[in-house]
Amino acid sequence: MMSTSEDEITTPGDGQEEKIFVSVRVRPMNAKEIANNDSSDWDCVSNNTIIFKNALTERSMYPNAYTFDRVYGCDSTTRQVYEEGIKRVALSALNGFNSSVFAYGQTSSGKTYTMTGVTQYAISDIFDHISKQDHREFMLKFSAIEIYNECVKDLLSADATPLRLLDDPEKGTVVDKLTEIHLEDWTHLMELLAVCEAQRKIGETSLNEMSSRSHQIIRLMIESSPSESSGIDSGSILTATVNFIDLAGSERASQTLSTGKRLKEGAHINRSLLTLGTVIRKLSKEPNGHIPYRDSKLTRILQNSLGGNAKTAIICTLSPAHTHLEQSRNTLLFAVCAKEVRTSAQVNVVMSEKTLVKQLQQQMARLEYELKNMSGSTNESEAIIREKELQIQKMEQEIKELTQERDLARSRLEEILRAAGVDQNSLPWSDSSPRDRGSPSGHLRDSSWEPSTPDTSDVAVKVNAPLPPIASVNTYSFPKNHKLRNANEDHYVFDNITPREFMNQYFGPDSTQEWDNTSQKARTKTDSVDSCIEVEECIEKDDAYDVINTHDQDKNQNEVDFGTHVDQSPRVLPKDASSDVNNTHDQDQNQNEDDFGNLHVDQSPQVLPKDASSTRTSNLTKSTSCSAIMKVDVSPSSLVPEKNVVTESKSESDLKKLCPQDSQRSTTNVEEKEIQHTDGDISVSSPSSKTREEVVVVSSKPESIESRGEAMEGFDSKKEWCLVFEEQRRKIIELWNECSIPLLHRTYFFLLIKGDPSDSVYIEVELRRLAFLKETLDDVASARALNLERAMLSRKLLKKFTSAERQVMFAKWGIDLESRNRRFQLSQLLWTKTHDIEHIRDSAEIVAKLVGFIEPEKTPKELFGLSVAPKQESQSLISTWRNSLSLLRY
Ligand SMILES: Nc1ncnc2c1ncn2[C@@H]1O[C@H](COP(=O)(O)OP(=O)(O)OP(=O)(O)O)[C@@H](O)[C@H]1O
Repeated sequence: MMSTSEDEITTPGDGQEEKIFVSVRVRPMNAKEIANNDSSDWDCVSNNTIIFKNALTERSMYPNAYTFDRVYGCDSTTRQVYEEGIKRVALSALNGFNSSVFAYGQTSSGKTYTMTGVTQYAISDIFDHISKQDHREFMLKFSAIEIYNECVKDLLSADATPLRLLDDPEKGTVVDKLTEIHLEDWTHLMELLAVCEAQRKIGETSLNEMSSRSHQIIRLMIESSPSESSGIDSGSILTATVNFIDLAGSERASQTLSTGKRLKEGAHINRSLLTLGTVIRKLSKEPNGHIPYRDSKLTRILQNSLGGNAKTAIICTLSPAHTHLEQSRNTLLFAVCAKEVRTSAQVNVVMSEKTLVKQLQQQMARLEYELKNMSGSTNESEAIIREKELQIQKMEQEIKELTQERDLARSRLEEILRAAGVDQNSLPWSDSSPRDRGSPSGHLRDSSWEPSTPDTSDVAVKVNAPLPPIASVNTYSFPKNHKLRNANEDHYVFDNITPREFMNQYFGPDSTQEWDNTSQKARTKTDSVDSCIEVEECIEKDDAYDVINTHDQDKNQNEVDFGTHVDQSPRVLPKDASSDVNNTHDQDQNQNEDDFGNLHVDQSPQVLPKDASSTRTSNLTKSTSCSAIMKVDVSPSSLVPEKNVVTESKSESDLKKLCPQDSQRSTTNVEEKEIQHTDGDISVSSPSSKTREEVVVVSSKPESIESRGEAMEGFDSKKEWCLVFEEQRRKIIELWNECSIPLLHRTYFFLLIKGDPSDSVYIEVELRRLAFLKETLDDVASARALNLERAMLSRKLLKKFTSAERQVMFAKWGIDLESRNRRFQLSQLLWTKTHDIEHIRDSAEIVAKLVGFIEPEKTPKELFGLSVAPKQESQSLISTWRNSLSLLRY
């Protein structure tokens, strides 16, 4: 037995197409042919060419020369045939390629003779190869079938029952229940081959005494896997089969002189071989066309070997005798076609159980690792959730604290407003607040303010609802850092601001608390201190002071002259109604009663008609309990050196300057007044025909010594309070200038706040308001508004003062009498010398006269909302709040 080298079993590329290896072997002349003097027709002129020797004597349509992969003459040996081509194909099964070796030829041409030798050589070499492999383990399974009369029979089984052919999607056609025997060794192989030989149908024909009457297929399945000694844990398993196929003779029945049983056998044999020939021919010519594999059991079983996943070799055997020339030519034609057939063998790799187990173990380990990681991430997620829950708990606690803080602020504000006599139901958080009474859109129809949401997140401010929208547009300077949206023309909404914030923002830091304290303090001192301050300004256009007596006209005039910077217009009494001030006041009050029954105090100054202006008395009413009489001289004569000033000692004069009330009070006896004193009401005497116009302020009640004493509480002496008052007023005057506060506001405030101890709350509020405005004011807009106001006042100078009076003023204020725009120059000087109190006083008096600062009962502090008189119960919080907001208009 020859040894097998590695090169010999090395198989070219996986999956590459290759042609069937076709060889031709010519057996020697047998004794019978020699005896019959039969001639030999074929000569192998080379290793791969065979020629018809008698071509000159026998013309034929067949070729006379044939070329194949190998040709073997009559003196060739089976080993030679095996070694020179067949071996490579057969042993490719060791590398995982399916392989097949055929023997095709007429009966008695030497098929069995050749295949027996080739099979043994191949298996012998397989054994030899396996014995040399240390790194792989092999397993050989032997099986054998025969196809006799189109029946598949198991040659290793005594059961002659035909086997079924099954179509396996992976393996192709398989023989069902085929016996497979693990091939142990050479001896075992010989025994099995012997069994097969014994089982195979043979019969005697005229040509072959031991003629094979069936197709025999000996199949060896080779499975290899890495050996344990190789150290390869996850090597693949290679599995392949090698088929050794000894076909029945392809002769014609006539040649075998078959009859009966042999004729029938020949018919089936020819049918199978005819199909085989057709398949080979089609594969050689139209490999992608229909291949009739299923036309015979033989071609079904050999489907892969013929045109699929296999390496195939065909040995065509010939009898050299001239007698079998035709069959020899047919065999050669078959061989010619076969050599054109291509197969595409692939390595058959299967997963070994060990490898599969290892891979499953690795997969399991990976899954366990991932599961562990998932568990880790779950723990991390749980930690995040716990952290979020803690944050939520903290936020809930903060909300709870803020809610308590809000409720506390509410209760304090309610207390303030309750003390001020304000309807508590108007509060936004009140259950019976107007908003909650079902107004169509959730907004008050005629209230001055309301929150746009039930809670404290928004504060809506409706400005001066009873007045034309023009009065509310751009009249407030809101902090720039607040989002302000104009819900409609007269409805402004602050986002994200609570009432407490609102108080703090617009009345100073912690104003809620301090204001509360201040109000409480003032309330305890005076019994009637308002916690809310109302300020109404009264800027009129020139003509508006004279004849305008309708609200709409006021609106129109304001639009013309002051655009959006002018606030409410004063209510101007009709000429014929001016004499009854009290009636007018009552009428206004009635007109201002809102839809909810809340009465708005008329905040508009009442301007006397032109024909009444001759009296020219500006009466300021201070409804506080402290000041009994306050006089303001606004006549031009007051601007000139005082003639009728009461002579006082210097010390007294100084003190009076510090304490204007006392000074004014002291003058009440100097100036003649007719004052009708009615209990709780105010009446103003008609002015006397004096050159000096006087303002007489009459308290509604006699001054209470106790209240004054309480009002002075906190100050060591009246003088100390006066010093404080002067200092605060000075600061206010400076801030007015810095903030471009309208001159009318300055005038009213200056003339109203004279230093009564109960005024401290208003002074404090004004200081806070101005401090806030200083930080948030739109300087450009405010300055523009102030310039417009000065222009308006300059025009009024022409009508309100005589030429002589103007000349005196120009001279006093250092304006060249020959210069142009003297009135304008004067208006530009008003309220400019903040450190000159005389200048300030003169400015206030001029402005007061220019704007018709009259109606002492209505005009003063009530106009500003500064009245410290007990509030009427009917006055709504809305009105109070609105008036408080009016402080922000500049
Ligand atoms: N190359 C050869 N050298 C010597 N003898 C041979 C050779 N080939 C065949 N023979 C002999 O020829 C005879 C017929 O051979 P074989 O049985 O192998 O033919 P066969 O093709 O198998 O016929 P069948 O198809 O009828 O089975 C046998 O006795 C065999 O020993």
